[in-house]
Amino acid sequence: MIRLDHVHVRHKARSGGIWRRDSVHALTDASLHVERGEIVGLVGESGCGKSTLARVLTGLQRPTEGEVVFRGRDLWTMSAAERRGDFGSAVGVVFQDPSTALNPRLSVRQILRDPLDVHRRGTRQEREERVEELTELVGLPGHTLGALPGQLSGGQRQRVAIARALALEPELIVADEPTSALDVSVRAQVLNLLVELRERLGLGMVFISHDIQTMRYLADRLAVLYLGRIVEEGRADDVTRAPRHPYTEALLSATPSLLETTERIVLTGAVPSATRPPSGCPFRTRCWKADDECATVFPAATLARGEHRWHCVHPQRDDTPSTATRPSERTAAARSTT
Ligand SMILES: Nc1ncnc2c1ncn2[C@@H]1O[C@H](COP(=O)(O)OP(=O)(O)OP(=O)(O)O)[C@@H](O)[C@H]1O
Repeated sequence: MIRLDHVHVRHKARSGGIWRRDSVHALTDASLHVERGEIVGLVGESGCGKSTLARVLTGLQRPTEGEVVFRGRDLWTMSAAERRGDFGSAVGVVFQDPSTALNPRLSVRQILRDPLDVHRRGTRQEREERVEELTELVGLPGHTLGALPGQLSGGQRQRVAIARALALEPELIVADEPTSALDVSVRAQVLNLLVELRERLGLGMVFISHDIQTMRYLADRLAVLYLGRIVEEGRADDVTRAPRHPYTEALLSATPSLLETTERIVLTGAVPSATRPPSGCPFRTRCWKADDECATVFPAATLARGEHRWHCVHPQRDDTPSTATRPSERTAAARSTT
């Protein structure tokens, strides 16, 4: 349905100063596709380029290089009107914080009617009916239509944001950490709603999250990002049961799991600056397996079991179900832990 082909995004560094022409490598050579009816999870630490990838997928960010192919056409060769029209209505976005994403001065009814008005969908009567249909779809009680966002709970506000994203019957929803600003008690409800909508409406979805453990249950496929690079990608099951990239292994071991008892890998140091990413593999400065080879070139993809791919010269072996059990590696990992 939508495909990114070798997409790069470079920003001008915010603190570049007059003599500095540094650029931020927000996304490097990212290729990804999303099909109808599937959920793709994007995971990685803060600053790894997840939001940039989401902005590229939704047409909010033009790639510096590479293509965004939608229904067989490069998005950025379309006219601005086509991009806003056909593409704009085919892709819905749900942001992190519904309190800032919704206009506080508009009622829920006005918020939901706005995209229908802008895209001139149906008659006035049909738009009113669609607004009511949308509130039912996301489980909002009818009386909330007259309310302002500030009069609703956090969970209800996110339901409004989801209903707005669905207003134009999109094929793809991109949800950027849709539950991180919500109370723990309503997070599961909002996630369940999104999954249910995927099933009922056959939507493609891209979920962005820090939390690989949640994503393993929600997503069909996972892409793991590190410093602007997709370092591992594949079916969620393959990536989480048999991670091949050490970064994926570290992310998995950082959150508690009921299924596996893995030795915890605590990554030392911070993600390096995206202005000057390390040569070769960007993860090598924090990787317990790194050697000279890792500093020379970013490894080409290794492909296994159809869709599972990773970029690492010292991947986890396939016959180990979760984190490494080879004693030498555990010792090396232990040395790099705090
Ligand atoms: N407009 C911009 N100008 C300069 N640098 C930017 C801009 N937008 C993003 N960046 C930088 O690009 C890199 C990737 O940012 P991005 O927001 O995509 O990461 P992220 O994984 O979504 O992080 P978070 O989870 O904190 O939102 C970061 O180093 C960020 O500082």
